Amino acid sequence: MPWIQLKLNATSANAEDIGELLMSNGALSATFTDAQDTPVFEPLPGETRLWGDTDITGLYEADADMQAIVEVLKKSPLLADDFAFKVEQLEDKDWEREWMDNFHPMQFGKRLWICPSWKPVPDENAVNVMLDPGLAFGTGTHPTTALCLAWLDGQDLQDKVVLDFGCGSGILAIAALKLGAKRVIGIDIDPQAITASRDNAERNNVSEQLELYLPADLPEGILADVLVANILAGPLRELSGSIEALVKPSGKLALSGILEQQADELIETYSQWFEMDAAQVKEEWARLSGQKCSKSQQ
Ligand SMILES: C[S@@+](CC[C@H](N)C(=O)[O-])C[C@H]1O[C@@H](n2cnc3c(N)ncnc32)[C@H](O)[C@@H]1O
Repeated sequence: MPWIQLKLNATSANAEDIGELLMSNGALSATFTDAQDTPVFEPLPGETRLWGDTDITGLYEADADMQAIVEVLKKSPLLADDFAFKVEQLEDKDWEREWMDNFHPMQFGKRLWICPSWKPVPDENAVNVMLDPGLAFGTGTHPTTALCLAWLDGQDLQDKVVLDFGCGSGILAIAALKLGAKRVIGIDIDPQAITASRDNAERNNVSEQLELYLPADLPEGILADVLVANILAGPLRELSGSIEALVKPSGKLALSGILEQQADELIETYSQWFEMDAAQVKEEWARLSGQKCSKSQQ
């Protein structure tokens, strides 16, 4: 079925109210997009943080009377009589299928492949992670995930305990298990990430070795041989003391979600406890890695 979309521009102050105005006047959905290019990094679960300059797109059924709808919108105090808008016919497509068709198997490092769970694997003998990200972050297409996957592929994880701090879809946790880890602990602040990680672990037959926790439920006394955290520079800085304490002496660490220009400051922070390597960069994102000093206190 084809659709009609109405596009208009707003500010962060009135975007949500205008979205509600569209919804109460026939729109089936209201979508907010950045009119400039100002990334909003990682809002908290349930939080809608908008850009200063926001485009709003209302989606309507094909037979909606757009002229009448625009006349009603003009009467709202939220919009000027001559507000700028664009009405477009939206091509009919199977949108879910389109996304699925564009997600292909991808190789990381030498052994590891991330494969959409609905497509055949290219190499049966490779280390294959079958993935359906659901509503959580982590398909392997983002540079930060790709940098962490390539790092994990280069580690000897045989029989190791791995901690995935900010597990999202579970992509890193499951890759670690498939690369030989005996136990992986995944932590995330978002309950949807816990669900997606559990579903993906079952899909890969590794759910018995994967423990998943919201941060408040993490048992005491966990010490990992390897910790990987793909969150953001802010939380990596604020949580550095907690992250450090979860790694065994001589244990390994990889951090991402860091913009290239934030790398030096984080290297300095983590150098208190770890021998840090040079940052590896992909597009604008950096991955840091290091090994904990053997004399660090537990
Ligand atoms: C960028 S995603 C990474 C997902 C996956 N590990 C990957 O590499 O693709 C970051 C994840 O960390 C979670 N997160 C953010 N801050 C966190 C915190 N303070 N503690 C635990 N998880 C956090 C988010 O909910 C999100 O699922």
